[in-house]
Amino acid sequence: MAVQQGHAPAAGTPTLGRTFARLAPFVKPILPRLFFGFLCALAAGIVALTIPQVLAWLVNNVLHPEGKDSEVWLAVGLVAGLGALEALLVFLRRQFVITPAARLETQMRVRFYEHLQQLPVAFHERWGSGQLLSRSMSDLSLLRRWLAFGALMLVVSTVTVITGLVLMFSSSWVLGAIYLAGAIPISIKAFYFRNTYRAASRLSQDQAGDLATAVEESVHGIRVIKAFGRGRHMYDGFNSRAKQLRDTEVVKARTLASFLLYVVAIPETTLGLGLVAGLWLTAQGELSVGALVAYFATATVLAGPVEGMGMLLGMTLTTKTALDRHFEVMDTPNTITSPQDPRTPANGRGELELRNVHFSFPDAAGTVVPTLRGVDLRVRPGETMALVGMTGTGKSTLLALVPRLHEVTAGRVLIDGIDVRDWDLIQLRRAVAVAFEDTILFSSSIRENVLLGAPDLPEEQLAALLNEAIDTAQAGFARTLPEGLDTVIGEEGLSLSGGQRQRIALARAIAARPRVLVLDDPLSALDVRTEEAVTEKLRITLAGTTTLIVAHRPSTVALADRVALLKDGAIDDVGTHSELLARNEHYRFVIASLEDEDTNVLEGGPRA
Ligand SMILES: Nc1ncnc2c1ncn2[C@@H]1O[C@H](COP(=O)(O)OP(=O)(O)OP(=O)(O)O)[C@@H](O)[C@H]1O
Repeated sequence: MAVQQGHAPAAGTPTLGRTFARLAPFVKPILPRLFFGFLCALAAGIVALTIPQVLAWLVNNVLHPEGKDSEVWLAVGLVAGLGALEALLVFLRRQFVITPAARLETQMRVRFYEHLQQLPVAFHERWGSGQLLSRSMSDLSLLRRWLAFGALMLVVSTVTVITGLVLMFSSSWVLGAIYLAGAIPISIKAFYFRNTYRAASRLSQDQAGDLATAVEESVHGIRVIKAFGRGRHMYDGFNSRAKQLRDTEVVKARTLASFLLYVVAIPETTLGLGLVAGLWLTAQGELSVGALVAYFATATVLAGPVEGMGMLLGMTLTTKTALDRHFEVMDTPNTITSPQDPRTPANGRGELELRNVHFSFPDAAGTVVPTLRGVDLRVRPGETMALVGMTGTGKSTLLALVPRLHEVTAGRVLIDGIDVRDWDLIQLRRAVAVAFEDTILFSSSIRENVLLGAPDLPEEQLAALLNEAIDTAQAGFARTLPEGLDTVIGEEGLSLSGGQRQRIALARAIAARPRVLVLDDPLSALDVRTEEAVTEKLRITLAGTTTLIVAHRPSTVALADRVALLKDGAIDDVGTHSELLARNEHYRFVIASLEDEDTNVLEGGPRA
């Protein structure tokens, strides 16, 4: 199965404008504050540009023999006052933009998380977790920083440079033209820079995502890595990926540095040319000394915004890439949704029926034989049916179709006579509880884990439900933990043994009080005696609950009311364990292989 590594699609990358236009609905509510922030930033830029004009006035009118002392102090006071005003405006700019930008980031992050929750299992099987992690965290942080600073300063810097040029032209068109001429090579360089930097930026963000996936996988699989002594191998793999990211970052930094070289060197060169021309013009009497001073002071003020524009362009391109990555996930349609007019039977008894069900995994569609090819099965209300078949025949896949974790390719799955696609999705998943073989628990208390899917009930009833579920699943060990059922279990429950985790997960499925219970070999890590105790208790507690259980042990199979045999993507036979033993050769073969497996486990041998 190919896991999405998240690299840029070769074609169809949206333009800069189109990408940022998609921010409009999010930016709209905070537009007034952004606008005031922009005004403050602009005013700060203009105030900075006013200081050279005060200097020009000082040189032309005050610094000569008839100049008055009071006017010198006035000029000094003006420069100091303008400096203080600029600082105040910069402070106000930050106040206006920081909070709304952080709010926008949170809003987009929460929507992203909500969308991830809704996307089907098939999507999550394709995408690396690190890619999703980096898209929800670092990409959106980039956006906040750009919005609070980059976007504003890019506009302000542009306006400041244009205003500075107008001031230069107004004192001398020759000097203005010399300074402006520097913009031509910078623009040409910027054109090439944009393409190179955008590609490098996309690559580095995708590689960072892949690296996050590698960290996540290594942490998740640390026991396997240690047990197989593969630490060095994993380290080497990680090291080489980290180096790839480093190389991309170096390319990115070099590209930006070479662009900045132009952005810094060209205005400095034009300033040198301006000096020669300005001195000549002053000597000719065509330019006042004050105007010349003002020209150089303006050029000095402009040096910051001009250089800043290079950096800000880089920041804008990185943010564009981050947004593209964000919207790639947000644009992935959720293919498993509630219907417009859902139908939910009020008091169904939990009858489960599969009619001519076909299923292919989306990745494998059209290339390999469909996993399920015409499954017909009816599980009576309150019945416990075991699903048996050779490994890889599609038992887990069949189970996943009941709560619509996957969608049938053809055919129908019905609960109480209604197609699961016609159920309200939330109602359906309340009606069907699931426990898997590889248990997923959350890093919260045992109580919260068990009551995850429980119905809304008063506190005392919830407590009773919790105790009943714990007892049925033979998970009483949880009460002996340091803080009993309030003990917080480590990340993914890794502080518990495999069997303990399975029993907590089973208790969770029981506490959901479902109509249909779907169990994917949830007792595989238990010893046969505990498994028997669990199954016996389950029969009593869930007497009226329809149960479909994938069984890998003859003991589980024997406890079921009936058994369905899955073979070649379809149900080969249904009957009691003894009926099938008597009449179905393939069933005898499957049971014999399960017995072999069990013996191997009991004798400490390998388990397939
Ligand atoms: N996400 C996926 N994408 C493509 N193929 C898949 C995916 N998941 C499972 N398969 C394939 O579908 C087939 C059925 O898998 P499934 O897990 O349902 O079998 P199973 O009968 O439950 O096996 P086991 O008894 O070993 O648990 C297998 O051939 C498997 O390789």
